Amino acid sequence: MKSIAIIGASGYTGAQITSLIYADANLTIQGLYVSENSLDKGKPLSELYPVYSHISSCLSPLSTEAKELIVDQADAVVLATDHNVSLHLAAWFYEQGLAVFDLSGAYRFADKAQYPKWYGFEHDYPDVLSNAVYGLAEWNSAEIADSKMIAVPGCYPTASLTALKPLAPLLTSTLPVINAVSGVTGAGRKAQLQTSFCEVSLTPYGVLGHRHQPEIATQLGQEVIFTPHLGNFKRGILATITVQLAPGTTESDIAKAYSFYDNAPLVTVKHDQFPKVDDVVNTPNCHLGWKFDPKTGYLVVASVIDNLMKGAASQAHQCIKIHFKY
Ligand SMILES: NC(=O)C1=CN([C@@H]2O[C@H](COP(=O)(O)OP(=O)(O)OC[C@H]3O[C@@H](n4cnc5c(N)ncnc54)[C@H](OP(=O)(O)O)[C@@H]3O)[C@@H](O)[C@H]2O)C=CC1
Ligand SMILES: CC(=O)N[C@@H](CCC(=O)OP(=O)(O)O)C(=O)O
Repeated sequence: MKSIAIIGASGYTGAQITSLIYADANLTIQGLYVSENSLDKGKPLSELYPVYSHISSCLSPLSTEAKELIVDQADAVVLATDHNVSLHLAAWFYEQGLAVFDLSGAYRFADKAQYPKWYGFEHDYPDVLSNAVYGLAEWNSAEIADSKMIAVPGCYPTASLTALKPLAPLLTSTLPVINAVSGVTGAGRKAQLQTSFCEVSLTPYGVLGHRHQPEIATQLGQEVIFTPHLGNFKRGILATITVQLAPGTTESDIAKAYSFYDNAPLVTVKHDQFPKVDDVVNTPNCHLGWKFDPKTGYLVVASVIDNLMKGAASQAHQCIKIHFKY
């Protein structure tokens, strides 16, 4: 039985992973934490999320004493916190010897020069960063098993990379074009004008400048054009990707590339049948559907995930299972 502390447990991804860890007989919850001055400290999680009425744990402030208790009692921490909060907490808990599963982007780039540009901070922990592995579960299980510093991928990168990585040997120099739509939970629980009910209307954002573009490009080994959109629904991501494949590529080459997922129970691949967001909402699954035009050499592949599940919490849970080998 492994004991897990969940920091940022009142947020959307934190509450989601709390429910997954609670239901996992191999894991126990050491504690649920929010910031020291949080308005929610002391409240039961179920007061914020009545859907979790079966979970009686309360939200504790992450004080210095609480951090020491976590080090004494827990085997791992899940950080469901903002990038600049995770940056410091991850390094501290890692240096105390705990396994760290960080849902933020603070440890996803190996190259420290990327952080000022995309995250607005200098990375102060190069030694910890050098041990971080990218937790794309279907692809990096050996690294996830070996390292105690796991950077769980972003939601859009998970949807995009799951679709594109099998195709990497078939790509040309023409950049893959990724158009993706996310539900509003992707922006987190905190109140913001642009995600309030009356303001949300399908629109692109972060055009040619979203931090997930270099995350996808780094992990794919090829530049991409990535355009995220905010949709007026709560959960889920649809990424529709258009990609040119090498001359001479056939449908059977593509089917062979996607057979990578034959032994991956959470990834379903269909030819000429396209998935819907609702097919995967509240599940840990990724569904892919593709169609190829041999005349032009272009493939369209659609990928759907639940941003809070495969895009964050359930992928972190996959990483925990891989790391603790059960
Ligand atoms: N939402 C999504 O779909 C995805 C999110 N992510 C990433 O996961 C992380 C969490 O996202 P999300 O759940 O949406 O965020 P939320 O804004 O919903 O939740 C953030 C949580 O962090 C807590 N928190 C804030 N400051 C601190 C602190 N100093 N110490 C401890 N706890 C703190 C907040 O509580 P309080 O402020 O009350 O202390 C809250 O519980 C982010 O890095 C995000 O980028 C990754 C993939 C998908
Ligand atoms: C709809 C929405 O706002 N989505 C978020 C992405 C959420 C995510 O994956 O988070 P990371 O920041 O951890 O990469 C955004 O575009 O910033």
